[in-house]
Amino acid sequence: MKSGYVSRAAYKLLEIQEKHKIIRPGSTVLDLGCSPGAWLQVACQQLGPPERGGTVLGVDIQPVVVPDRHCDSRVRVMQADARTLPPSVLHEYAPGGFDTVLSDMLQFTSGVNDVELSLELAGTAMHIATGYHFDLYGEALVQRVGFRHTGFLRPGGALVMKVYEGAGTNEFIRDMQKYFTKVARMRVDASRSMSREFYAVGLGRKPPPKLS
Ligand SMILES: C[S@@+](CC[C@H](N)C(=O)[O-])C[C@H]1O[C@@H](n2cnc3c(N)ncnc32)[C@H](O)[C@@H]1O
Repeated sequence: MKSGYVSRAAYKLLEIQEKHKIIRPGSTVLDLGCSPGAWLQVACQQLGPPERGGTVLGVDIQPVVVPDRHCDSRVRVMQADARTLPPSVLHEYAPGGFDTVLSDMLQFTSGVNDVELSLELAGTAMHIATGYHFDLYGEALVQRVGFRHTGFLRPGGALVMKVYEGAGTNEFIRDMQKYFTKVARMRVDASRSMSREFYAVGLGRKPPPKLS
């Protein structure tokens, strides 16, 4: 693309960043569903100069390469299904947790189960970020990863997830309020106008509970 971004998805994250300042210079960022890499490019730009530190880990179920040579030293990518990503892998990459977790994950949209699929993937991102497990998918997630955890998002951190509007989305947003001091739904101009897609934004993660 003329802009240098690998896809127009970049403009969605730029809009969210402009409004909510979810990535700060020096942040540690997790980008779920990162291929082909436009959000990796935007996230990397927001880290500021290299001396500020900051890194981005991108995960995608499809093969993925770092899209921008300028970001080579600060962006790592991994091919994996986020739904079965072992917590130990995230712990190894970011032992102190992440400041920002992004999820633009989407499965093939047939139009039939879009809402359900988007909630499964957003639920996965919520689980990774906060340890959240909700009725429909939560127990399955706990079974897959083998144990409960309190999440990899640091207190005060931000979470952004793509969600399709439909049955269950209000409940999902309501659940987010238990974990974040501020929750917003954001439709971005860069989405197709007929799309039911929006981004659920959680700001200021509340301190995680102690695991018993
Ligand atoms: C809309 S694209 C993301 C675009 C990306 N944000 C960018 O800026 O280039 C959605 C991505 O989610 C990935 N995805 C879907 N299900 C996934 C899963 N279970 N685990 C990891 N990635 C997944 C797809 O492979 C696809 O690359």
